[in-house]
Amino acid sequence: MPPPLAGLVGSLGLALCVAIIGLTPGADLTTAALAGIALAQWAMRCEATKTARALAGLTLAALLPGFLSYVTPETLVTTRQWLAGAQALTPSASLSSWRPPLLATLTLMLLALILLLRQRAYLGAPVLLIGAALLLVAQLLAALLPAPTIPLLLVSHIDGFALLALAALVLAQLLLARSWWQGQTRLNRSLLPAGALMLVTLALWQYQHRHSETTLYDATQNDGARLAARLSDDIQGHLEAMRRFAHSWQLLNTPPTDEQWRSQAARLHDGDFRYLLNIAFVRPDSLIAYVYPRNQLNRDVLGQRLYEVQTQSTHALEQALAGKRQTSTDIIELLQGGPGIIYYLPVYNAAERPVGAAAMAISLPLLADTLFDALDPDTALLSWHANGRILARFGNTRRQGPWAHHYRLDLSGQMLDVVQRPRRDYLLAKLSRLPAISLTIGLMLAYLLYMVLYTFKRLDEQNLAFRNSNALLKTEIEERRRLQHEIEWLARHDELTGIANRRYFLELVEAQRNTRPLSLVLCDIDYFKRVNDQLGHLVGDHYLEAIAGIGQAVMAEHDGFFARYGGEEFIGCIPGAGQTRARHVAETLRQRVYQRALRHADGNSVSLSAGLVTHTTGPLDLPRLMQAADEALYRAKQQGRNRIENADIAGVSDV
Ligand SMILES: Nc1nc2c(ncn2[C@@H]2O[C@H](COP(=O)(O)OP(=O)(O)OP(=O)(O)O)[C@@H](O)[C@H]2O)c(=O)[nH]1
Repeated sequence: MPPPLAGLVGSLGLALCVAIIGLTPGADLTTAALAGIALAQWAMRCEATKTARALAGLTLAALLPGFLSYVTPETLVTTRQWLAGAQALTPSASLSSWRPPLLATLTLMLLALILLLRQRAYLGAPVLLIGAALLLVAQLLAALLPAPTIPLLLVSHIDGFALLALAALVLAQLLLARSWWQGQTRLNRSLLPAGALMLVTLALWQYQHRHSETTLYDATQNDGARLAARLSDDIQGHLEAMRRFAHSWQLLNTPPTDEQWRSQAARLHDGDFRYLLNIAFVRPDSLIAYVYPRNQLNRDVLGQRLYEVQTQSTHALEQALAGKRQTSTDIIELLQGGPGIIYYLPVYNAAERPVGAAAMAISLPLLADTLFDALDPDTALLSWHANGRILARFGNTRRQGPWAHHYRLDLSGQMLDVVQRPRRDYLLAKLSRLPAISLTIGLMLAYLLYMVLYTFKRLDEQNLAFRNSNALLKTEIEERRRLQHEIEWLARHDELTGIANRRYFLELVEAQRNTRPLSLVLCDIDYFKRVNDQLGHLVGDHYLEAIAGIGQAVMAEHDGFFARYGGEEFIGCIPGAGQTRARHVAETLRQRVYQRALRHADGNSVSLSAGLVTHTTGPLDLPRLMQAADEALYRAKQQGRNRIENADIAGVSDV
């Protein structure tokens, strides 16, 4: 997509996002954070960088406490404390209303960070964006996939419009990023492993998240089941005691007196079984003869005939009074008020004749109170049901969790339904923070991995560029050295013939300043102008080269050196050679040139003339020697050319 079009789509996306946020009913922190990021992105697009960063920073700061509440261990900051903090701001706030779901919080925080980093690739903005995109996909999947088997306590995604708005923000950020990061090949290679790590982290989080919630679900369910079992055992134990109590009258062989009844029942009642409304002795005619404890409630029932006042219990009582077995009523309305169950146990004399029945009235609200006494009302809401009617209820009804555990309580034949609803805050306090912590650590590791790879690749590229420039520098140095060498060579040599020039020759002679004898041979090609005129300068150049080569070879044979003195003039130096040897050398040179068959236009061989000077004693006076050699050369020319003349000056000898 070309950049202007991408910009347009990005702007439209942002506008759409702001509009959607505006439509979201009930503004909360999620809505505020979405609006903050949308505005920050907008500001970034308008290149109002400072505003964008300020908005992103504010959003990040607003999301931070919520995020910390997900990852801080309960031992450091309790759920109650987080809740108290939230309620200090909004009294009606609950943890869920106060903080966005974890994945949404992380996505929004990553988007804010990207804007704070001003999209800079070397600060890790691309990997944060990939993280935000993956988190968004996870939320979309969670919203689209079928619901899990148990309702989750921590839903991982925000709902409806907010989720759409979040998707628009991530998309807009991706479009904005395209133009910033286009052409950065090293990005892809660093992003891939970091993205893969994030993917694994998200999958692991998903597993841990479900697992920890299921574990907590099972734990609360088991707690409830244990409670129900304990209660059933309690009732059972009590009935056992009652049986023994009823049996004890048989041993006495007489029906109990009021006093006896009271003292025995007190022992039974005042122990653990406070949920017994009373323990009564019912005569065969259903009259309540004694009752313990004799409090206000029970005093009113004393002397009443159950067959008359409590017809619901008649059937069970008749059976107990007539037969030999223990009976119990259904859940009935007790005479003292409230739902309850009455257990009847026959009392016999020694002849096994029924003399009455022991009645044990269990008040269900009292039983529930006894049980709930040991419980914290903030952990769960417990309710007892029978025949569709709520018999007792315990606990705080506010902020209930998503789970309801159902149990059947066996009250020795009477079944009671118990429903336990753990409270959300209690569950949140119990819920493991490990999934959120490992998700955060995974994302941070992916970020670090990206930074390491990216920095490594950057260094690698810089290193390569450095090596390239180094190689370039080396080539340049080589070239400069070669040029320097060439300049130096050109400063000392004749370019055409390749032999030493006058300057170098003088340097070489200077080096031989103390050598005696020292001979100089100044040569000039005869009629060279004709060569140029008649055969052309190219041929002239070629002849000069050839003669230079001959001169250098001859001089080298005699440990001397040869140079072009200027134009068609050459000069040789033979250190240690006296006049005779020098003349011999000069003759050799003249002959070789002549014999070389360098022809004039008329077919005659090109020749040279030379002036020879030999210095034997005294300090070296080079100008004087040169002058003498030149004069000798002049004479050679005068005397017919193709010949050698000796100089005739003082200090020159024929040694
Ligand atoms: N081709 C060519 N000619 C050169 C070069 N340097 C000098 N010359 C020529 O050498 C010639 C020298 O000529 P002259 O000094 O008149 O002497 P000449 O013709 O050699 O006659 P004599 O010296 O009297 O024998 C000139 O024509 C110069 O142009 C060169 O590098 N290449």
